[in-house]
Amino acid sequence: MDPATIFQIVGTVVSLGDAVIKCITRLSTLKAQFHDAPIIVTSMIGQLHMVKIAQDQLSPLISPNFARDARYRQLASQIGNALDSFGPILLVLGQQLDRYEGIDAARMKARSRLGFLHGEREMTNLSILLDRQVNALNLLLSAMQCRTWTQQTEIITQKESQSILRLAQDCSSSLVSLEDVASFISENTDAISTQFEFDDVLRSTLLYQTAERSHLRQAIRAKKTKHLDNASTNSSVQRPSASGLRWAFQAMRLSKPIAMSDVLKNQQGIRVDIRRDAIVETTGDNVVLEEDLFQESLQSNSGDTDGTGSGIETGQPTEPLLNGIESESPQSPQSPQSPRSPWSPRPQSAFGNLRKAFQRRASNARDTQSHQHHHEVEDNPPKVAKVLLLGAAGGGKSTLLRALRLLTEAGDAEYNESYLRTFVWHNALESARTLLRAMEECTDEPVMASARTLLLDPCPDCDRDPALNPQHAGEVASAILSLRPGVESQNTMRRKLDYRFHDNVHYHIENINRFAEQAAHCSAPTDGDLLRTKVTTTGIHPAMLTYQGSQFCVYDVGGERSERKKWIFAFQDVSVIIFPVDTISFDRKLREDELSDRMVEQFALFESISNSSWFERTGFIIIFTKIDLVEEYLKHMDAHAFLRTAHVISETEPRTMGVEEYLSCLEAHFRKLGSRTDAQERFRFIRANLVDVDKHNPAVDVFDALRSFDRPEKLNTPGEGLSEKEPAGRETDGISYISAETSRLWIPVATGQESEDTNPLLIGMAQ
Ligand SMILES: Nc1nc2c(ncn2[C@@H]2O[C@H](COP(=O)(O)OP(=O)(O)OP(=O)(O)O)[C@@H](O)[C@H]2O)c(=O)[nH]1
Ligand SMILES: [Mg+2]
Repeated sequence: MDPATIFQIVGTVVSLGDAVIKCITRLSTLKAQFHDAPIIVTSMIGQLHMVKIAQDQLSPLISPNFARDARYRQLASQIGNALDSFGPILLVLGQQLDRYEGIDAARMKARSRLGFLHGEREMTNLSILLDRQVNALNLLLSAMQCRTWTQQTEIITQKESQSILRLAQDCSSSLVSLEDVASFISENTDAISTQFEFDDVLRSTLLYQTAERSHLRQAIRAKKTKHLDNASTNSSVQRPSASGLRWAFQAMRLSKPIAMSDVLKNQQGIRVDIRRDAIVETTGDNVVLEEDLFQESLQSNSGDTDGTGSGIETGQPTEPLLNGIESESPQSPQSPQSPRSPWSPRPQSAFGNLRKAFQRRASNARDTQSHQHHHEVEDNPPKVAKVLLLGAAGGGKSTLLRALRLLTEAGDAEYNESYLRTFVWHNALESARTLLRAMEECTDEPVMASARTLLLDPCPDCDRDPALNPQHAGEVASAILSLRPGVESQNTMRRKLDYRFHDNVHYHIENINRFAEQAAHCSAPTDGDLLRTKVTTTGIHPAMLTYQGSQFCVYDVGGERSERKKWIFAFQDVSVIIFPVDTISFDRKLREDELSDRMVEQFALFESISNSSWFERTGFIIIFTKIDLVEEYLKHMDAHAFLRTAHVISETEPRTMGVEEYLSCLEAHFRKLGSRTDAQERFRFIRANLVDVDKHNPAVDVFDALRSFDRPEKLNTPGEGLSEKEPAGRETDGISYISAETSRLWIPVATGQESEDTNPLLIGMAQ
């Protein structure tokens, strides 16, 4: 987790201060004007007051020092981007209030005045959305006030808290996913984002529907422009497409779209986090960025009458701005009931000024960037393959990326030793805590009182780098070792609660003494320790890797259901998808849904992705992970019963199921799931133990498989590509291609060609 994320969350909330006060004042006026205003207006005033109080409490925390505190980093990873849609909701509320301002309540008849606000369904919807954000904010405040990390974790992991965060997060990711115009182009992709926990309340709001309409119009326009662009320049430069929402959001979040150039910068110590789309530099320069923008915003507040965003609308046909959209859009809602579209600009508002400040900056940055990029592309055409790591949570995406980094020596430069040690120590402690609770719940084994006290009672030393108090770390290690349950109890617990255990709980317990010694000697954890450490990913994280002269831009994403709506950001021009499959996941439940089987979820996800029209020309590497744990797992779990119930094998299949038979069945099933397209030829299967990289780093197999897809020079040649075969062992451009079992396929790195748009929905909209 990026150390500055908590700073950004707090920053986002505090930066909305002006807007909150304005909304409170305007709602109060509305309430006075319509004496019989419905309760919803009063409750919104209450909610906004709550936000104001939260802002006052959070303001002192806007300091980079806080961002460095491990406690806040952890909190940030748990709160995620729950509060992302706060800004957009306030923006729309402000615009909704604009609508009421022109109405003279005194002239209305008493009856119609009474009915007027009651009939405003949108206010109710906004209030529901606001309520979710306020609840998440409250949670954030309570967690921040905890004295220890353990207390904080307890608050956040409670069922009720998780549901509060999920609702807020869902609201954010659903709205923010509309930023990408392309997300409506494929019905299959839509399935990826909607079939998992899509929020119906949110979808029914005017806020969402208006965004959706504006989004579609932009999709058509962007496609047309792109087509013209391609015809005139025949260039493979990929421009970011845009929608009204996208720019509104970006302006409000003081952010910028992710681009390949950002990834390159990322290699030099700058991290790009798509959740907030902000550049965060470890040097703290991000503070300067936000402050600068704020200053600009304040200046424009006091004197800028330009109102045009300094020429942003001109010369950027593929990136229409909020202002441009409204003027171009004949279908914007202009009925008497809605004199202005919710997306029209409010030049006098704090948002308007922030937007202008951002747009000026973005415009300059874009001009320079596109200039540079143009030259780069002309002189040195990019040969970077875009690789996406997709899959359900816990499959091993981030572990694989770590292994790839180890092989390419990209390393872990962003974290220091102390952070890595804390990271491993906490994972080990969490493993032990789960074990201890499970022993109390399911077995007769006595749990030592001292272990209970040391592990479960709130303790500041457990929350920090163990090297700060090595003696305490030693005591905790002894307590954990005393917990080792007998074989019988292990089996009982495994059957009852397996999904709750860390995959590497045994490793953590066996090595806990060594971790304590590392603390005593202030030494860094080993690669093996780090590979066995679990950190749930949120957002999309790019990494540029070079292996034997080939360059790959690999995107790691969060695999939990609520994270998947963000994936769409990375779907364009993908060369290869790597899909890690957790092989020991059947009969274990999802963390986000205790009723769903993890393996079945992986089947559904793979079927949806491999048959999506986004990936018709994409290669797939399916990696069966945790091979080191399969044998032991199959001893306790009935693979045959699971495969039969999941219709992977028939009733007649023999009951004995060794590792080889099990993995072969899985492979056959994954091939079948992708059979709707001719993707078969583009499939590679790898079996991997991702954590024992000293013996053999599976990253070698992955890079070999990746390069078996690679041939950048076929980029713009229509009609060629996937079916093209090349004799084994041939050298092209100095790169020797490995021979693969299946036929060799060539995947374009960035397509300059696009087939005619045949999506009936888009054609309908265009007319
Ligand atoms: N023993 C063993 N553990 C593995 C292997 N692959 C992954 N793990 C462990 O599985 C856990 C989850 O792996 P991650 O890489 O975090 O999973 P992810 O797909 O990134 O999950 P999200 O970020 O939640 O989407 C980590 O604790 C890893 O150490 C493997 O091959 N062997
Ligand atoms: Mg991950």
